[in-house]
Amino acid sequence: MSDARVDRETVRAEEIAAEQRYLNVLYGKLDDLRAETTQRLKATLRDSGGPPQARTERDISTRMYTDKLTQLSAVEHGLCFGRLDLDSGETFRVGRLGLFDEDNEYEPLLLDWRAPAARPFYLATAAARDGVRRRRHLKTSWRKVLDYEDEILDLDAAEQGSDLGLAGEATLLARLDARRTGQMQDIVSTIQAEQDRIIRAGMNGVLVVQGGPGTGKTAVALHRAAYLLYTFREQLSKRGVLVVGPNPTFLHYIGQVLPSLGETGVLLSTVGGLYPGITATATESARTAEIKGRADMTGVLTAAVRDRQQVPRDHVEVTFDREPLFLKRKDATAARTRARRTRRPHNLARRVFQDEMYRSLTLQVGERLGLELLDRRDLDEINAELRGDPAVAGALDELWPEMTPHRLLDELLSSPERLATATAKVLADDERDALLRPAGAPWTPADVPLLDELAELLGEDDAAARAEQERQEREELAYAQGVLHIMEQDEEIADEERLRVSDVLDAELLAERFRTRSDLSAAERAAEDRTWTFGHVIVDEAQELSEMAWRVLMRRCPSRSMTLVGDVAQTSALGGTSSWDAVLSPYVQDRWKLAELTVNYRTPAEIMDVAAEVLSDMDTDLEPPRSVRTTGNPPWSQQIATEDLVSELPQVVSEELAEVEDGRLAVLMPPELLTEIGPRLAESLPEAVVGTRPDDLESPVVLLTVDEAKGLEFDAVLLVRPEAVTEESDRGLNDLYVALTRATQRLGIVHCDDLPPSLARSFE
Ligand SMILES: Nc1ncnc2c1ncn2[C@@H]1O[C@H](COP(=O)(O)OP(=O)(O)OP(=O)(O)O)[C@@H](O)[C@H]1O
Repeated sequence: MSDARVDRETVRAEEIAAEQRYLNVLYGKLDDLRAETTQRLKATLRDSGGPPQARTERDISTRMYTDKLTQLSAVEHGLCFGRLDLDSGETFRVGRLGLFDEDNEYEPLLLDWRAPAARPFYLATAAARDGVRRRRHLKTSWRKVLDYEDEILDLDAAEQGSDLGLAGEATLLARLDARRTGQMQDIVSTIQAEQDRIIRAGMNGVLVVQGGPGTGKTAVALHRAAYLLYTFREQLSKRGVLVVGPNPTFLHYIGQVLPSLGETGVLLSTVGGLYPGITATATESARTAEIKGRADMTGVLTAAVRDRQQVPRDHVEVTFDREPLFLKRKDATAARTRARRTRRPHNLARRVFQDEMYRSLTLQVGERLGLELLDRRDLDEINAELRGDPAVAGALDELWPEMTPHRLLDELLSSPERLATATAKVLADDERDALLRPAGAPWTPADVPLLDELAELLGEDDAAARAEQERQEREELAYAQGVLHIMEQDEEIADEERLRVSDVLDAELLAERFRTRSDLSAAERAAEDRTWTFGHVIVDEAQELSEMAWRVLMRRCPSRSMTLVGDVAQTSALGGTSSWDAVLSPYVQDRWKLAELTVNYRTPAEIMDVAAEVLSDMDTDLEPPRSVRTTGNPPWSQQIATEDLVSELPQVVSEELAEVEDGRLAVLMPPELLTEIGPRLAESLPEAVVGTRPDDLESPVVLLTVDEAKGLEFDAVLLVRPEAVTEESDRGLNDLYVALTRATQRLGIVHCDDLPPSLARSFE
């Protein structure tokens, strides 16, 4: 070994030892914090009993300490991942959370990656050093320093990195090459400059992040959630942050990222999951979902609600007080007009309709008895009797029933007549037929925005709930007055002269304190409340949302503080968008900002070349993102006869799986084919599952439709029958583009008929 090499190795070993000593200090600090928090939590839990006020405070403390402990254990791996050496001679360590030295005027021991001072770690380049002399990426495993990578920034810019301007290139490439686990990992140690600018963009207004496959949109969206919570904690902890993803499998896939960044207070949901009490898991055709997603459905639902506000053809007869009584068309029409004019939601305007009808019925009864003989009080009595009469109430209900969104939608979609009335102006016959389904059918994700819209149109007559709440408050007040009374009697006996309890505390205040304050986090409360509005909303795969889904999200975010990430070249939903402007202009006109991501961290160049051919056949001027790496594994294709797929595919899968030892392989195919051969294939491949449950992604081989694979990634992908994928829908090329860009290492294509032209060009 040459002397120079020996010297370099000695220096490296010494540096690693020094980093290890520092890391030991940091973990020591982390252990102290954990022990201290555990102590406090235990003390709080031990401290049982006491007045309700103390109990409430204890609940809040318990939550606070539990959250803190969760956060402290979430940062165990990769606690410190970087170091900055500045021109000034100062050195900072960067990590997952901030640690300070209390014994030394709270000097920072470790900078939280989100702190402004940590920014140069992500942004500094040789050309714009920002006072940074050296950036070091640490490679650790558990609590051990394994290695490091240095970038000396005060050298000539030309000597640095690749033309993509990557920071910490070796560390980044090692991470990108690593085997996938079926769960997304955070990227906090290797965030790149173009990503950092988006993560730390201001919170106000709508920010759209457009980027091709693998450019880190999902990663950026999640790190942005963590950054915003850190920077605007005050504002956001009250209203919470909502992250919307396309399906439960995807939410499971990304579920670990925020906890690994120490953030647990974020609500992850699909649009279909946003209606409390509804699990919308039934499926329907893409076309039916597309029709349900059109903005026109607002008009359809408005018409459907109006259709539930009827007047009799001539009159309805009921018996009241053994005499016939008539609900007349003329009266009902006047009452309906008056109720509609209030512009209140159906269930609230119903009250106006009823008041008007009871008024005219009272007059009818009064006329029968002789109006001149009756005074105001008599008329009020008649009115009250009418209101208490079940037959009259029933007849009025027929005309203007109280409706729930569930009942109205179910009755609408299962009735050809009701559908015909509501959709008369906007849907063609075959579109209307596509909506029809049996009564009581389970809900689909596309039903949820309709239910949400109906909840707005119907409103909730919460008079009864409010009366109940007032009753409870009165009871609490009476109880508190009783408590004060007893306490005062005790005091009177003890000492006549002393200040009485009621002198310092009034009953109302005491009642307020008895009321248990909710110790739920904003995210937990939001999940239970349909009308909750969030401090910030992040939407992933935003190109897929229908116009009706956008209406739901906009209602949930009146401040329009939103981050929308997606790729209009990957839209597969028929009701999804190919233009951000079209989606946003109804809500914010042109007041939204666009940021673009251009570097592909997932798909190697060999695979991206194939995908780029497909992109070039689409009607878009989007450029394919530039891959950061090559793998030397060229994509391959093979033809197998349809009838031999089940017998021959297992062998192909096994061979591919062997190439990505310990990795994850996805077999992607069109839905009908998956239904047909999926179970048989899974039977002959012990490591394979048909991916129907969220944690199926963790098995070595998973069989999925292209749509289900959206947003996910695997070490190897086998795409079966791409020719059927392209033919399946108007967005077939987009689906093909999605399928081709899921692999981090290897791509194989198995076709039965001729390859679609955009693929054939790559494999000729
Ligand atoms: N700065 C980074 N450091 C390390 N890994 C990164 C970085 N940026 C992205 N990645 C990795 O690249 C892969 C793709 O990221 P991600 O899934 O967020 O991309 P995407 O733009 O959402 O893709 P798609 O549109 O195809 O769903 C992930 O494995 C992610 O961890």
